[in-house]
Amino acid sequence: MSLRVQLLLIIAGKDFYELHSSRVKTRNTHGTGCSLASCIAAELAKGSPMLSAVKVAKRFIETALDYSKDLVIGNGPQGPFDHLLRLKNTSCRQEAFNPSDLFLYAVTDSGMNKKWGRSITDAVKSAIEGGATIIQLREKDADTGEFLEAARACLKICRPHGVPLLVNDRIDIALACDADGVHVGQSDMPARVARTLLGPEKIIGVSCKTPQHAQQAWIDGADYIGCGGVYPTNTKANNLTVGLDGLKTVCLSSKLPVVAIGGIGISNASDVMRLGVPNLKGVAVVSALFDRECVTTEDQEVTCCAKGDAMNSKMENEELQVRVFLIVTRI
Ligand SMILES: Cc1ncc(COP(=O)(O)OP(=O)(O)O)c(N)n1
Ligand SMILES: Cc1nc(C(=O)O)sc1CCOP(=O)(O)O
Repeated sequence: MSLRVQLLLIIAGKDFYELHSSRVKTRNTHGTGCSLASCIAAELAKGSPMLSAVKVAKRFIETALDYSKDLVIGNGPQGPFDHLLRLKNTSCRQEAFNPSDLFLYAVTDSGMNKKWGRSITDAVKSAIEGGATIIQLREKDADTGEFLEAARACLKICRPHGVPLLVNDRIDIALACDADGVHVGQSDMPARVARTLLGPEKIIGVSCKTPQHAQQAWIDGADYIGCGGVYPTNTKANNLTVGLDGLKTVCLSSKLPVVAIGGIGISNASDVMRLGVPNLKGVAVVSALFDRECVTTEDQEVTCCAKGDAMNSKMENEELQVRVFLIVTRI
């Protein structure tokens, strides 16, 4: 029987979250309570909202408990756990959401897949093979049943690769298939409500065009924001273009990691990433990936020089490979 540990979190007397995990079987639990409290306090001091702070602290304690479960220190019924594990062990468990996953964000489009005769699963498979680091299913024309079936099939592709799968707008679909999270816009289900419905661990992204939107997304418990349109796009009708300046303003005001979207492709992805703002973590693309004919050849090597101050560890390579643009066109 696996024992569950439950942590109840009530924020400001109204938001209620249950955070679960499996019990770590160990006698080495001395120090967990004060370490949990200290870690929450440290995260709050760094500017995290309460839910994020508790999630980080909880994961830290769990990881430390697991790391030190077999230590033999002292003779009493209870031993100390090792809260310095991060200094000793670099292979600590990752957070559920890793901002570097935003690096190459593929957003599907049912119309484009239909136009080019691709199934959504083939499109997702190829995007991942090509290097997409996160996938969003944005199926505006799909029926609910069809969408759910597609989401389940895509999850089976994404999970073995460790690529998170998010659902655009449809919290119900995300819940039904246990997707990794959702992306919501300003006129969709508010992120705060989405967080309540999805629980503390799922990934929530919010579309933001202004610093006010970004501030609200942070308050509401989002994990990242999508900011655009950076450039004009034909993919989304009547979309307001914020430009590189607008993107930079939103990034600078955002406490959350940002992915840029709108009119981004091989010719301008590097301009976007060269903005040099540390929390700009990647580019989200629709048509550059999915609205293309099968025209590329094996010997075409497309790379996008995206080295700059904003690069995260994945982007510290000499060049950011956007092979994904090619591979998808080869389906
Ligand atoms: C990563 C990312 N950023 C922004 C959007 C736009 O979402 P939304 O405002 O909900 O508009 P629609 O996608 O519903 O047209 C996005 N989907 N992804
Ligand atoms: C879905 C979406 N949201 C946007 C925003 O500005 O919030 S722009 C956009 C479409 C992006 O498509 P493409 O990569 O083909 O330009």
